[in-house]
Amino acid sequence: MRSRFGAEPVGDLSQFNEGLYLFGVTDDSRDVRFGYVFCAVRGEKQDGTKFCRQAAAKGAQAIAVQSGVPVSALGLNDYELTKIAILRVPDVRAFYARLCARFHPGLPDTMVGATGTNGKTSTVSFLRDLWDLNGKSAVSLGTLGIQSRSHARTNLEAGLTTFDAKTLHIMLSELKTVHGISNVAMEASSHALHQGRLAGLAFDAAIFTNLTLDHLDYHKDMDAYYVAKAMLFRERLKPDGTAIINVDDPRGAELAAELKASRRRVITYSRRSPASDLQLVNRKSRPAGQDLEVSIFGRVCSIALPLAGEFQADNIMAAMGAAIATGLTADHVVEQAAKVSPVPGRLELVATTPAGAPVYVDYAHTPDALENVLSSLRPHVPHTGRLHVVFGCGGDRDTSKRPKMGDIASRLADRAWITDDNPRSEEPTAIRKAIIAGGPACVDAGDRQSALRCAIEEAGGSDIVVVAGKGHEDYQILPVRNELGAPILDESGRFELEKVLFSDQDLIRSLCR
Ligand SMILES: CC(=O)N[C@H]1[C@@H](OP(=O)(O)OP(=O)(O)OC[C@H]2O[C@@H](n3ccc(=O)[nH]c3=O)[C@H](O)[C@@H]2O)O[C@H](CO)[C@@H](O)[C@@H]1O[C@H](C)C(=O)N[C@@H](C)C(=O)N[C@H](CCC(=O)O)C(=O)O
Ligand SMILES: Nc1ncnc2c1ncn2[C@@H]1O[C@H](COP(=O)(O)OP(=O)(O)OP(=O)(O)O)[C@@H](O)[C@H]1O
Ligand SMILES: N[C@H](CCC[C@H](N)C(=O)O)C(=O)O
Ligand SMILES: [Mg+2]
Repeated sequence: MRSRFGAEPVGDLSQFNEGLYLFGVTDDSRDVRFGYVFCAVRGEKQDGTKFCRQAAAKGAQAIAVQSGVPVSALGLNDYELTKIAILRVPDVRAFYARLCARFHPGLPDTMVGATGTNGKTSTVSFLRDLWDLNGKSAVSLGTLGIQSRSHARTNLEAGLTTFDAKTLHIMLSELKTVHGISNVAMEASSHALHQGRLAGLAFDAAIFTNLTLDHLDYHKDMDAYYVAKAMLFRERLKPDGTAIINVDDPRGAELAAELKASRRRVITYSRRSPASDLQLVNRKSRPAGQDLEVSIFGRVCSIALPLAGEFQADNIMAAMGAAIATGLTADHVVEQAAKVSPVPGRLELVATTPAGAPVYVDYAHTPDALENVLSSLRPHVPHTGRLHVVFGCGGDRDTSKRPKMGDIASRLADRAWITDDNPRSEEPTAIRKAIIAGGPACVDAGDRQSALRCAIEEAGGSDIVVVAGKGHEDYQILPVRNELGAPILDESGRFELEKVLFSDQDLIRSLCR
């Protein structure tokens, strides 16, 4: 027997105007309640269509499936098929996100998305501050959770850089209606774009920071990774929205050219190109930050940026471009750029060793970021001193970056201490070996406690220590073990993982006492 709705392909949300009363949406059968739409998503680990029976039992009124999935695959009996609407949609993840937007309405007035391999968190944080300092009620959303300027350290860390569609729309709706937030700057990860988590949103401005090696475990090659990032501009930017693009990056230049050719609004930024709208014309480091001269639409402005790291000059240009695109004047933006807050765990000075070496914590977890952070610190190391780096690579993530990061650390640091960084379900020693395979000068320093101790004890008074890759994270992601110490498997046969409290920053401070 065929479902009452099953034979008809469903275009979009119009189905719901025809007397079908629905009360909520979820993509997790365990969360279904009476009157819900269950969106059956085929994921990396599970196939949501297998859970339709459970969704039906819990009171689903409609089930959305990818078109092409036969009704027989849903495992519903004849009775269920007569009672439940089967909605067949071309892209069930995107459909889900749009439904989330519909069930949780009320978006902040100004929405900006930032994508790129590195710099998203820093850029959205700066943009939030520029808005806030100009009187807007603003938050940033991303790797650090939800943050306002006044509560930079206390807000929730959500676990994903870009929240799942339902969490996102509930938050945006509450931010607008309960908390009166008008401006949101959010990170748009390539995973989220590819998985349609953002399909319920249209951005007023979108930022492209860069595209370098990462996440090939998921995207497979750089072209596919780029296509995922480009979706923010091709599909999620309002027709009259503005793209803010780093044209020093070859993919950024390509994207800017494509958008300009289709008569979209584009603001470019660059360290090198005088043709760009914002150009860094001069930069001088000082102990507490850096002095920048930035040409903004042809007018050179001075900015005393209170933060270290050349890459933060790129990120502040991106944020200034987006602030201007969303209504602030160049003068206001320049004035407030000197007041942006430090970003937790991004080239953050945490302590000084008893011998006198500063210890920085940074979130560089890609080859390009590691290269940037080591090159940024090198000029600050006296010629008698050494640059130490402590880092590892995440387990169950892109393996191709491991030897590359080993090579960079070997070449650009004087001492590279290799340790564990969220091994997840992988063997920590194997990850460390893979890093060292690319950088023979790297030293296997064992677990984080040992590695931090080695670096801090060995660093002399003229040295600098940087602990890269974990930034603000105060945990390690490890397998859950049973009482015999054996890893526990989840229902799809993979290691169940948990976050275990481990704060580099606390350990560094205690070792530096
Ligand atoms: C690989 C990946 O990105 N996976 C994400 C994806 O999960 P998935 O769709 O593959 O889920 P799945 O576990 O296979 O389940 C499939 C479907 O069955 C459903 N299900 C499952 C069990 C059940 O009993 N009933 C049921 O209905 C699930 O709810 C789901 O809808 O969608 C989920 C909801 O949005 C995410 O939580 C999940 O993120 C995982 C945990 C993850 O680690 N993602 C990382 C890689 C990620 O997204 N990282 C980026 C940052 C990247 C950057 O650095 O730029 C991020 O945005 O955080
Ligand atoms: N514009 C940039 N170019 C290159 N490297 C950068 C840039 N901005 C930051 N970095 C490096 O990348 C690290 C992470 O920065 P940030 O957290 O802002 O990036 P992200 O894109 O949000 O990362 P994630 O993908 O984990 O969310 C920094 O600690 C720094 O080492
Ligand atoms: N958002 C990044 C964070 C990586 C941080 C690093 N500590 C790790 O766990 O690999 C990712 O999902 O790749
Ligand atoms: Mg981030």
